Amino acid sequence: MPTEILSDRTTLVNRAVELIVERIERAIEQQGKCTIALAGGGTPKPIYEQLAQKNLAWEKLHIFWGDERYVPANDPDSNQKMAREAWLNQISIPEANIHPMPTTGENPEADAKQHEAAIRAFFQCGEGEIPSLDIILLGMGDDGHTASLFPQTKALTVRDRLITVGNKGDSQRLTFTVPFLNQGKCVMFLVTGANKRPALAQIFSSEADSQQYPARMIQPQGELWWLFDQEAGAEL
Ligand SMILES: O=C(O)[C@H](O)[C@@H](O)[C@H](O)[C@H](O)COP(=O)(O)O
Repeated sequence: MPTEILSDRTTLVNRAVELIVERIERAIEQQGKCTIALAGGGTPKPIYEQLAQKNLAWEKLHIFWGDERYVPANDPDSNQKMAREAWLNQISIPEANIHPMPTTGENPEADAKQHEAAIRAFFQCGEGEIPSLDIILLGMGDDGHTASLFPQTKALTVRDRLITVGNKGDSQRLTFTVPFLNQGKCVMFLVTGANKRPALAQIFSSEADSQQYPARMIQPQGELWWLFDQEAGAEL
């Protein structure tokens, strides 16, 4: 499990961009396309801004989101809005390559099922199979959550779906499930800030309750990267 503590956020951003570009180019070379799931929150935004400066075969890249707040796409809280403004609006990527989570209905459960069906159709993957994205970017909250898999929530127990409803208090979200995340070929955590240290200590301890620290549940078959800045990773 490659783990790197980078001196500061800028160095982390540059390292993350280097690793992501490498894997996008490799996937396109080997399979003619690359599939990536984006994280929300604040940490990835400068990474997306840097990716927008790269000159890659964007028409061969397919964009998904590992989670999404259940708000309209033009809402300030929308992960889709953040990624479009920081990256996707700046590059020539076909709209058909962008696969946002549906959040415009009144029924998150129904939208979760609809998005799962769309993902299964994209990957030509039947019920009972779990598709593998090439790259999955994840953040981690100071409570140890990742994507929208929050501590002690029902979403952590969902094993027979790709997409489920996550709850942060009374705000609803859509999220990849643990089994779907763990099918990723390259899962990359991007964690910055001293406020993440207590949760990281639990996540990297030999024993802690994964229900309380959901990021512990992410143990993919493929690559698992943890990139920290010095503030977050100092005590690891
Ligand atoms: O929708 C979201 O908010 C994210 O998917 C969430 O899981 C995020 O990655 C963590 O909360 C870390 O957020 P920061 O990067 O802002 O610390």
